[in-house]
Amino acid sequence: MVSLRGLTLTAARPRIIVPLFARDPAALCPLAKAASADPAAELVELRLDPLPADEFLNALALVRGIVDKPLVVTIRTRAEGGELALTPDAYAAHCRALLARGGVDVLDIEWRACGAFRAELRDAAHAAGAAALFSEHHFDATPATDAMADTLTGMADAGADIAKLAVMPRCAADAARLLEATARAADARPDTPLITMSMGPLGAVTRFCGGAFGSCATFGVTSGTSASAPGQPPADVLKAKLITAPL
Ligand SMILES: O=C1C[C@@](O)(C(=O)O)C[C@@H](O)[C@@H]1O
Repeated sequence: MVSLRGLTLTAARPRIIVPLFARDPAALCPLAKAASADPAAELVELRLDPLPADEFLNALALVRGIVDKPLVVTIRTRAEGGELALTPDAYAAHCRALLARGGVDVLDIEWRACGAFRAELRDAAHAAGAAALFSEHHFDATPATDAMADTLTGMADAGADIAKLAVMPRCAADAARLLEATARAADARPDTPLITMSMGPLGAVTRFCGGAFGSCATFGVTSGTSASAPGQPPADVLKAKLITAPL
């Protein structure tokens, strides 16, 4: 079971993660305070890629100084829909430096993009007391259902503590397929917490009902913070309307 500062990840009780997404380091402080103060925000994600790379360590220290909630630290590369183009070497170097700085509860590791560094980064996360979250993003389409289920089980088999998949639907059936792939992977690898979402307006429903299909967390925005991906609802609306299984 994955437990983060005493908070367990289980689909029976999906957790709400609020992302901090700012292009200016000065803007992070009010965002971190807003997420910290919002009772609907159970975990916080620090998205570093919109910031200048030489601010990453300062940003982590600043946010960690404000936020007591479990902190997910993410560098989303441009290849996976983020803001920063990085070689695998540079990506791994930033991740190592952040772990060495301390205060990371969960490190988001782009498991395909970081290629050869995957196992090393997972081990470095563990050595730093952090969970290794493997992630994959498709911002232009929803892969085949089998491929999505295989991605999630593949992450589990590759040693992920948490497996995350975000995809973009082109029709409502694509959102339904993401849920089906999640349910299949959750059945096949019940010991690995999954986090999945279909993005944009068509996928927003999956952010509310993913728990019923095996997703352990969902992303939403706190008043005053901005969305880090299309379709994220307000965290308080998520909290009020989250659907879990059994009903
Ligand atoms: O991977 C994810 C999921 C996400 O893309 C979403 O759609 O909510 C938002 C990102 O900030 C996070 O790193």
